[in-house]
Amino acid sequence: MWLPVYEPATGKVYGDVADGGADDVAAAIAAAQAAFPAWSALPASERARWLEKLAAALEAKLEDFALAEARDGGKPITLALKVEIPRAVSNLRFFSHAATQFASEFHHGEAGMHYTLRKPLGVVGTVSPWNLPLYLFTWKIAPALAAGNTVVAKPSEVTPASATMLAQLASEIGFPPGVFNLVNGLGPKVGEAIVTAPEVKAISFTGSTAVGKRIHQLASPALKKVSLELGGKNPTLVFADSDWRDNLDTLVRSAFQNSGQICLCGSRILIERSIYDDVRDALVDAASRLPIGDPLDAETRMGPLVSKPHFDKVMAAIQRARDEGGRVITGGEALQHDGWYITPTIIEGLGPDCASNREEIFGPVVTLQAFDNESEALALANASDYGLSASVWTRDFTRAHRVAASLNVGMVWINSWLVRDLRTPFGGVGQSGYGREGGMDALRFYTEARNIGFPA
Ligand SMILES: NC(=O)C1=CN([C@@H]2O[C@H](COP(=O)(O)OP(=O)(O)OC[C@H]3O[C@@H](n4cnc5c(N)ncnc54)[C@H](O)[C@@H]3O)[C@@H](O)[C@H]2O)C=CC1
Ligand SMILES: O=C(O)/C=C/C=C(\O)C(=O)O
Repeated sequence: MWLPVYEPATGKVYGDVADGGADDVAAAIAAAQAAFPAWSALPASERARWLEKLAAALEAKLEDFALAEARDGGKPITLALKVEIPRAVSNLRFFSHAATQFASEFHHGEAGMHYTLRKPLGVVGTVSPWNLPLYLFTWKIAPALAAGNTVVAKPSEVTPASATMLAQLASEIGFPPGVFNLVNGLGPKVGEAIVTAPEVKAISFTGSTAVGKRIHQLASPALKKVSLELGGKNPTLVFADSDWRDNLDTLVRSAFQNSGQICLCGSRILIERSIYDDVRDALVDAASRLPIGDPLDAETRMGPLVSKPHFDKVMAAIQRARDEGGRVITGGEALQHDGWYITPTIIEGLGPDCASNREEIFGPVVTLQAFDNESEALALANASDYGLSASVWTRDFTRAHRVAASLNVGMVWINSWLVRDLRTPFGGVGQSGYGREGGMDALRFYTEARNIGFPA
């Protein structure tokens, strides 16, 4: 059976994808179990070699993958070419190197000598979303494989192309059979079958908070390891002493990159009152001039939303903001176009308690709020059940670090946004999930520690 795949720029079906089921998951798990002893027994340098080989093969086909990503998800081809596919290559390459740097810890003291082995878990499952398809897919499978696990991975049924192409590429370069398995299909069928299978020892998920909670519940009877990277309602704090004019482009990107469909986008912009009008006007001007249109045009900065249901959800959120008393000062409209386009939308006049400032919209929609001082800025920023990320804009570095330490989030950028060092812990708190991806945190997640002690 097959599921239709839509092209967001046209709103039309342009392909199909396997509508997998429990049998496919069972077959993938059996293959992964059979492959585990040999894969986990390989020297780390050999696993690293395979990941590097896959990275190089992907890099050689960068244009093909970028085109697939742009058509499947409606993202600007330039973003796919310059950021997302290169990052997928980096994910594979980074964890190829990391595999060889993952040393055992050793402790020597009054209590004797201890060393800690890090054993791969066995078969692990990954479930990833549609917003950054290959970027997040590889962000999960690379550390899992590097640590010696075999993987059953499910990409989003909304954007299955790039992950499916990667699985084909792995097969073409002779990746050991059964090590990296992909099952396409729907979340409640394929995703849940992976999460509940007793043979699957850990689950790494990125997506909505609702599905994250469901996975948490399904995995808990077996006490599986789970990492949940969920939604966000991230604040952008702009202080009066910041170089906001020079950084306008980054502020706009942090709001609207990938049509706001990145969990790290700053969807609540908090502005010190003395500069509020100036910043608002500059943001409105810049947002209204963002080139929006065909994702395959190299000049396009904003494409359509990913799907009709998501488009409807975002349009309903804009209407809700109006109903709550918000003023839409730019955007708020669907483009008269076949695809699912919404103009970059800025809303003001809403307080911290309304749904528009509480619930993730995950689209090209931001709200503006004014603050009078640092403590009010912090109170507004922390008025959220989510706690993923924030950005702080000020020239006063003492304040920047003080504010960063007081924000209830997993990640803060100072005078920047989405600047990534793959060694750093990535994840959030509260409704944004738990667990950390990236660097050694990811390798620790995909392994079990075994401590061995003896008298000195
Ligand atoms: N990274 C993020 O923060 C993301 C947040 N979202 C949020 O989620 C909302 C809904 O978007 P969706 O694509 O529908 O996200 P979703 O959370 O439903 O889907 C993410 C992945 O989970 C799978 N899935 C769905 N139900 C499942 C289940 N019961 N068990 C196991 N796997 C399951 C999906 O097939 C997909 O691969 C968006 O409007 C947005 O607010 C969506 C994608 C990414
Ligand atoms: O790892 C990154 O750089 C970004 C990750 C983004 C997400 O996880 C997301 O948007 O869901």
